[in-house]
Amino acid sequence: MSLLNTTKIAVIGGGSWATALIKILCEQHNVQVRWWLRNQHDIAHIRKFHHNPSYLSDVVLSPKKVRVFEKTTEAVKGADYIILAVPAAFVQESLQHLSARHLQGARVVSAIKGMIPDRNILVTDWVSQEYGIKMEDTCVIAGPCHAEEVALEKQSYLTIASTACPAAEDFAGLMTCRYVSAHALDDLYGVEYAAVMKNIVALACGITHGLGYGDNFQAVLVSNAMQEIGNLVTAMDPRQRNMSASAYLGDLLVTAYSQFSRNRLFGNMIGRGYSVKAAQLEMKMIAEGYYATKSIHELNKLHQVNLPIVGAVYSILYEDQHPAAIMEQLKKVLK
Ligand SMILES: NC(=O)C1=CN([C@@H]2O[C@H](COP(=O)(O)OP(=O)(O)OC[C@H]3O[C@@H](n4cnc5c(N)ncnc54)[C@H](O)[C@@H]3O)[C@@H](O)[C@H]2O)C=CC1
Ligand SMILES: O=C(CO)COP(=O)(O)O
Repeated sequence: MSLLNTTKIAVIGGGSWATALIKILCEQHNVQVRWWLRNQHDIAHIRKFHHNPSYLSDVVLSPKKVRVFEKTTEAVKGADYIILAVPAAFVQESLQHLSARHLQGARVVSAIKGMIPDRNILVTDWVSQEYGIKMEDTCVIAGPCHAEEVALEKQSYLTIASTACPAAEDFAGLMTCRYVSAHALDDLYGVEYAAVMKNIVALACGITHGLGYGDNFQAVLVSNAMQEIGNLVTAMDPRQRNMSASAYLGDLLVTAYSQFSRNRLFGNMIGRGYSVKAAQLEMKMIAEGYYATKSIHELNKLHQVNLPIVGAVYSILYEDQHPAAIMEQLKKVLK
């Protein structure tokens, strides 16, 4: 491998999405992945066996292309791109040892579909505020794409959204391989807010499924949700956009209907009577929608967009309201 033309990509996070993205990167020529994971046992296992023992453990992680690091400061050294792939709730903690100096010269790519809790801001805004990265040097990886299907090499599509990142097209090239097709889109905020919202909707779908509602109801819930997502996105960043593009509608559909969706699964447990704590303990993975519900609810105090589905999920998860009673109320406002 010629080091001269090699693209160095730091990946922060040891979960299923980080593992799937590294699998895609390993399909490229001239790419070197510098991977930071939190879990020391996983690091030792990957160095020895070239598989992540905790997530997508069948995926082979080429030792020629992937180096693992204990420290974020080491992992990001000389990186052209830094991919953030931890759940939003842990991103501040994961990057705590990095300063603006460490990130200088790199483009930051968020693969996170969530918001920074308590501050209720998007991850790209947080990166820009915290590390002084220009917005045009950030982008997000979006689109309907479950890590599990990437692992199975099932045909998938990704959208690389940015304000106008000159490197978005190049990065889309790095995310394209035999079974993944990626394209660039200049709608960073629309795509990022839509990705946050669709997780809340998937929770609602799971809750109603757990309560015994059927496909007829879910189709109406998802159609109404699409309007709710559109209204929120327009309030946050008004402009013309095609909301039926796969980064918006496609991602909502896959998360609302897929057997692999953690948000849907989490909601389903709530609908079946689990408490929030019990559902979190049962799931090894993170349902971003749980945190996003609170962030969007709080953010919306300022914007006052009509968000009945978010309101219903908030009442169930944060106000201890009974799921069946709340869905009875929601039923009356859906059309
Ligand atoms: N899994 C998927 O198919 C996709 C995930 N995403 C997004 O990628 C982001 C990362 O999610 P996944 O890799 O799926 O997560 P995951 O649920 O597979 O893994 C959990 C991750 O959270 C970390 N973690 C757990 N507890 C922690 C703590 N207390 N402190 C710090 N880190 C902790 C784990 O180390 C691991 O990296 C999320 O924003 C998700 O929405 C986006 C597209 C697809
Ligand atoms: O964003 C995703 C698919 O596009 C993943 O959704 P879940 O976190 O619900 O599994």
